[in-house]
Amino acid sequence: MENLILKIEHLSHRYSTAWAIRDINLQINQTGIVGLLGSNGAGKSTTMNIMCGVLNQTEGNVFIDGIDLRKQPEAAKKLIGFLPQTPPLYLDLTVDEFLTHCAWLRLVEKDKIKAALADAKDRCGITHFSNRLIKNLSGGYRQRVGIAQAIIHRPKLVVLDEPTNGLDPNQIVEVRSLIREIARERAVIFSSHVLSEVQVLCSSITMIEGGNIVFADTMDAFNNYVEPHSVLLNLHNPPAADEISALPGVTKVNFLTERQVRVYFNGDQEITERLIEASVSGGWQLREITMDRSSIDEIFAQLSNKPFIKK
Ligand SMILES: Nc1ncnc2c1ncn2[C@@H]1O[C@H](COP(=O)(O)OP(=O)(O)OP(=O)(O)O)[C@@H](O)[C@H]1O
Repeated sequence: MENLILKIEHLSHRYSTAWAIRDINLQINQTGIVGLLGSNGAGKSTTMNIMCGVLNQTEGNVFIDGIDLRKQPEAAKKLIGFLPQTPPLYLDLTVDEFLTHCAWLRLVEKDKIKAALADAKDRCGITHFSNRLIKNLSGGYRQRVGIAQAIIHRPKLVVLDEPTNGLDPNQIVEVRSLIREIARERAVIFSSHVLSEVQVLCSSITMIEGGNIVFADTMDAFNNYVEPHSVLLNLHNPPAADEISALPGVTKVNFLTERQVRVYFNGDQEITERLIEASVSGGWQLREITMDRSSIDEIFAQLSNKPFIKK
């Protein structure tokens, strides 16, 4: 039995001649946070705009809770809340005026608008700014208003396009916890070009590159997939490179400075224990040991050559 809030089949889109996205297939469960990760121009916004009914696809199908978005757009869109990359805020309206307008647009019944506003503002922590003009809010609070308009009609699926872009570190932490909160009872998809952002928030991850999905699986599977293959050691009394190379599993040893050495290994998960033991018995005086994480560019390059999509 399928329990999907979103199903995308063979989705392709071209703005002019070149394809922006090509044959995207995606399935999303009713709850949880899914990260859509991709570098600039990868196709994230195009995919999100189509799944929210803002852009008509060239080819393929989108189903929201089993409803075909193209055939029954009104019914399908009732189930979606969307925060586009540039939040559609009217700066000269107060928060209440703007959210009331959004509730009307979202076909919230007249006698339920007041409660819908109160609930969305409460969830987004903006009740105390109800009567403030949006242009007088900070970037972080504007983003919260953007998220409030996306949940005003209590949708089952909330789509957030780069919601933390342009925010300062404190605001990012606040918006992240807001996303976690709204994902408790619904599905949230959010896009980012920052890997750590997706890693810290999401239960599953879809990576898109050059208009194609190159990875789609759980966050745990992703973390296993990008398992580090080198460690950085800081040794007060380093041995000769040969002594480290002789350890089982070590494939290469590279001294960066007199005391800092990068050790490459062949996927052996016990390498840290082995290095620590060798350091103790050989008197290397280990000061620090850090696993190297692959950069997002390396992961993209790796995945683009060898797509990993869970069937
Ligand atoms: N309105 C448009 N007309 C023509 N080409 C477009 C249009 N919008 C996007 N594109 C192109 O489609 C491709 C995918 O763009 P898209 O905005 O979906 O990527 P993205 O992953 O969201 O990137 P970013 O993070 O920079 O927004 C890019 O090559 C982009 O230049």
